[in-house]
Amino acid sequence: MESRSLGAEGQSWRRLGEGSGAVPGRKNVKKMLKEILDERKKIEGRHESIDFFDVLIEEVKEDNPSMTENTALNFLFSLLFGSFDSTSSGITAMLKFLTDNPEALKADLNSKITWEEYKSMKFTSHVIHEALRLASITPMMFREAVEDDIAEPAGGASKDFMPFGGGLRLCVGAHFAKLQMAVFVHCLVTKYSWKAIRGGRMVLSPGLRFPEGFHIQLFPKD
Ligand code: HEM
Repeated sequence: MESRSLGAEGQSWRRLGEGSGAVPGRKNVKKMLKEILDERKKIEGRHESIDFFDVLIEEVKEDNPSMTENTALNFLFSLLFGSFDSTSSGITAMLKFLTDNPEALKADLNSKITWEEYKSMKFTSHVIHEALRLASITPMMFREAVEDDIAEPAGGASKDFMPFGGGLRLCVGAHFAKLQMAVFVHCLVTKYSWKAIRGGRMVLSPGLRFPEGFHIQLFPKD
């Protein structure tokens, strides 16, 4: 599916609070990322724990790099921005829906969580998908198809399921976010029961928000 941006890109970043002091603005976050990048560049040779900074530094140092350092910094910024609020909102929404529908917790879960186990957790996967579908974390997309297309949507999206968008610009963190949510809910459900204390009201303004938070009390299982 081909798509084009309707031009809202960047506006929400500015709304992050640049200059307001409430939330670190884009310039401050980029400055911080640049400082980390510069520190990392000073490290000689390869070190044991390699993360995304190291991958980008290696790329920028290539003879024919696919990106400039500034693009790499923008890339790091979008990963930070795209991954922070979205997954935590998704987890909170899932917790709220499970609290309201406790029959979904009767599924038979054992305490193992290996990669194989994760891939076989069909019910947990359905819970995550349904929570994301109902929660509408990013309720609008500033894209439209430039022409009709009858091909299957890429990356697991369909016309009935697009919390991660679809097509060429499908969320790059979709699988990672679902894995995080699965590990969280699996550990929670196998080790604890809980009751809601306060909050849980969900509003869209424009993305999903919990104005009073969602407070729960945990009870360890024997
Ligand atoms: C439940 C969690 C998440 C939801 C609901 C979500 C949703 C979305 C949506 C709707 C888009 C827009 C697609 C479009 O522009 O058409 C998007 C893009 C993006 N997301 Fe996520 N996301 C989540 C988690 C993450 C995580 C964990 C990461 C990073 C590790 C991430 C990184 C990104 C990036 C970099 C883009 C821009 C992709 C591009 O423009 O090519 N997201 N996401």
